[in-house]
Amino acid sequence: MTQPVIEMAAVSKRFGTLTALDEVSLTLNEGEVLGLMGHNGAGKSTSMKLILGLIRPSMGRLRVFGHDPSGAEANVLRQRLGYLPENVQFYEQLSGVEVLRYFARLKRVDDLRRVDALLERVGLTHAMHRRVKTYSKGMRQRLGLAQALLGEPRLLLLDEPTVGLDPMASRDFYALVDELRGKGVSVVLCSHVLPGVERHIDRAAILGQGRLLASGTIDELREAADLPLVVRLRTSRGAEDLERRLGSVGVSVTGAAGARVTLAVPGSAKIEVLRALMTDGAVEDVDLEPPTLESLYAHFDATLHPQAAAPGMRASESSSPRREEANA
Ligand SMILES: Nc1ncnc2c1ncn2[C@@H]1O[C@H](COP(=O)(O)OP(=O)(O)OP(=O)(O)O)[C@@H](O)[C@H]1O
Repeated sequence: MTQPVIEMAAVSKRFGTLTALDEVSLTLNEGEVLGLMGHNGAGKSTSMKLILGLIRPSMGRLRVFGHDPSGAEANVLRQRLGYLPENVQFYEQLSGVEVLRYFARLKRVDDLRRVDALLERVGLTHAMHRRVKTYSKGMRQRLGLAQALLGEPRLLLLDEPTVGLDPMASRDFYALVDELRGKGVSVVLCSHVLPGVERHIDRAAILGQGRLLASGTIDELREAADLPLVVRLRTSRGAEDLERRLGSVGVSVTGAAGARVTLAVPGSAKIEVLRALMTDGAVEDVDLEPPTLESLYAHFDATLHPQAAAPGMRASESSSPRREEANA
């Protein structure tokens, strides 16, 4: 087993009396992509800053590539890291290529041809000589991404990376993440929750009020949350009739409009319900949707405020959120 890229063991960070992170344990291995999710103030940026060595833990043990990120090795370590901050800011009077050359010198990237290649990689070649003040939000975000990729980092920390990107640019961004992962680069993607992100991450960690509410692969989170599957039907059978037939295995109707009916089906009853639907001559079409990352996030986040949980998103009585290491 190779050494983890990030090891956080019971890391806490306090700012005065405020506990921004509370005994968080996480591990990230080479070539893995971790989605770090959480509400505003959950502790995502604090985690990033700790990993970057910009701040130190108040308690716990943190290692990045086996070293203390704010210790004696900090400068060497930073050469291996790429960081896209949440609100990326540049010198407005400089052109895109000048900005990137400036950051390249700071990062001691000698081969300035890399700058042109990176601008091309993020689709900014056409605007590289224009001043940054003329750039749109999405163009600034692309420039920020190019800056993060300078020096071919082995660990990328990306804070809200797709904010400001249009759908095509977001797609290109995720293609880039997939490509980097394929090359063994580790990535932390920090977000509130990004639609479509689940296909591109190996694991998710959900923070809430500084605590790790849940972590694991999407399948592990689904198992822990035990949320119902959404089954959409086209059927001539009425919703009430369906509920009467399937209610005994915990199925409920959550929506009905004409021939279209939506069911919430407990995971444990999935096969039994599908069998019943397949042999039901009145059913013309079936779509099955396992819990999405968004619904898993909402589930675990709701455990912070159980009384405010939305119906169907409530913490299941049989399972409590897991607080464990991400690679458990
Ligand atoms: N330097 C600081 N001094 C005091 N409090 C801080 C400092 N940095 C962060 N905090 C507090 O720590 C908590 C976690 O902040 P953090 O920036 O990590 O949240 P976040 O999850 O990144 O939120 P967002 O999604 O809004 O960016 C917040 O309550 C924040 O106010």
